[in-house]
Amino acid sequence: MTEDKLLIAQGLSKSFGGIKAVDNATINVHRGSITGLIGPNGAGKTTLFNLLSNFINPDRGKVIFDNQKIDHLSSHQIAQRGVIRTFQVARVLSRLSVLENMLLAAPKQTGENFFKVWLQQPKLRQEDRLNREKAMTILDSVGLAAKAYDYAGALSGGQRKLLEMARTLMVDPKLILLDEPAAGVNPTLIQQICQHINTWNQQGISFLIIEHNMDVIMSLCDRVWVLAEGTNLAEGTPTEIQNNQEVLQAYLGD
Ligand SMILES: Nc1ncnc2c1ncn2[C@@H]1O[C@H](COP(=O)(O)OP(=O)(O)OP(=O)(O)O)[C@@H](O)[C@H]1O
Repeated sequence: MTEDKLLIAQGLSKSFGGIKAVDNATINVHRGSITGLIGPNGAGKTTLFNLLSNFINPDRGKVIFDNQKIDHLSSHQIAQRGVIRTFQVARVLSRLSVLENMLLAAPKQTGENFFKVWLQQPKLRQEDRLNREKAMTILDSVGLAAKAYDYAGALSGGQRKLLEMARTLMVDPKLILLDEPAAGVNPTLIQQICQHINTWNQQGISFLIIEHNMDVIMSLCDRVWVLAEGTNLAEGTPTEIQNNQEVLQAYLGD
């Protein structure tokens, strides 16, 4: 693993009324790594994801991605730079097909401007064909090609998570933020999801993963960051974290 830092978040804070959800938190993700983010319920992990992807604005702190400051950018602009996230409860559009869900994420879509569309029909058809090919290749790689024309709402919870992950690949991400990829997923599918994450990682995509399933964290991650009550508690290899008494105490409570 290279020591090159792909993501650096420093001193991030966010309060909701009197609740300090994230309090001066710092996290780094090395390029090429699979980094874990763990902590007890309510530790601020999802809020930290929201801050990194600017789904909510931080009160304080800075985020640098690929050597450039991104904390002033919109979540859409951050996604364009290559940081894509998933959600704890997969956000797929149930009334659209699996393939349509994939195509919605495609980056190259010649605007909605009527005249532009009218003038550029051949280009548009070519764009559409390439996006469909790409979507089908990705669906095939995760075993969802046979369901491409089914409603996404007909998928199991685990398959929806897989679809949400597969969809991130439509934009050629550099860093994927996964919010609890194993939650509510059956053990067989968890294994498959882990294999896909490893494959995508070998293809050059870095990951930051929130997960309560410690087997997943232990088997996937190079490094693990621990949050408790919104702030940094520990950072180390999975084995170091597993043997850290402070971490154990934070999970068990005093
Ligand atoms: N929009 C919000 N408004 C008010 N409080 C919030 C909001 N979002 C999060 N919180 C609070 O901030 C704290 C951190 O929540 P967050 O969801 O980030 O924790 P978490 O570590 O992701 O928890 P879990 O593991 O249970 O998903 C909690 O006390 C939560 O209730």
